[in-house]
Amino acid sequence: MGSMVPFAKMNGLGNDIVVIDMRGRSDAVTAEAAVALARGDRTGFDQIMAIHDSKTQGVDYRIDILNRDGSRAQACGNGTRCVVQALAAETGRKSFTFKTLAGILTAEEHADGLVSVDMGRPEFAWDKVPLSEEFHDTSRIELQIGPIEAPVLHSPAVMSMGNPHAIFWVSEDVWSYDLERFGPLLENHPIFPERANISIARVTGDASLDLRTWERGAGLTRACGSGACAAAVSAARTGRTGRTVTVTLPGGPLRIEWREDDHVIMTGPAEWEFSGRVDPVTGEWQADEVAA
Ligand SMILES: N[C@@H](CCC[C@H](N)C(=O)O)C(=O)O
Repeated sequence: MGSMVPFAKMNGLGNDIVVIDMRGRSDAVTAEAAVALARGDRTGFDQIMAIHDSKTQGVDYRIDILNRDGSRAQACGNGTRCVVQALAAETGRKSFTFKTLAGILTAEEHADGLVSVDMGRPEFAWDKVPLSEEFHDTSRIELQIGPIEAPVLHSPAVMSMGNPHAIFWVSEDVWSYDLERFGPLLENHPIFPERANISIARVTGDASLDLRTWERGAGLTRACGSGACAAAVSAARTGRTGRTVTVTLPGGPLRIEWREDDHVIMTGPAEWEFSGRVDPVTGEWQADEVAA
């Protein structure tokens, strides 16, 4: 076993997150370690959030995000809330800035324990999503699944929330779609050269949505924070709702506000489960002993 670093198994609305402390090290969590850790019965996760020292002036930490298949992601809303809660417990501080592949994010823990993350600005341009061919209007692109004359899902909104998202708006219960079957086909559709997170969304009120997501590199999850942001932005952009909504995911609700300055603010909970130490090269791990 190589050198071990601390980790915390956490979740954000049931989105399974492993926060790994890589501060003081110059290497990175390997894809092999991620895949090995994902197989563990207690450490099975959707995303790893590896906290690194920041080399950027004015930024507290850099976060490296890995999916359970070992691929890297630019953004993870639920995981960022977990990182904030872990750092707030350690340092006593309430607000933080992070560098991610999606840019610099700010986040804060509130007195009630909920955490808000400024997820940045959505990008609608086809080459920023990215798509493999030009679409002038990304609020509804030509893409469908199922028979041509009676598609099961069609015309998704697409955007980047730092990471690529496709939102299929439906009028029936979001649970009536076999997302486990359609998710992998759509995630890997040639229109998405970097693959995509695939969501099914339904408007349930003036300021409320239901959402299920098949995540790129992770599969079906109980919550996708950046997916909730993308759905809220798409709903407001197309006049389905106003700019502040509650998005109900299988794991529970998130509050999303698309502010007038174009930034998307996500607010929700994070929960610690257990801690341990992990080898970031091999993924071998052990839980901390808990005093009786
Ligand atoms: N769980 C997420 C999104 C994680 C990243 C995604 N699977 C990707 O590869 O883009 C969230 O809460 O935002």
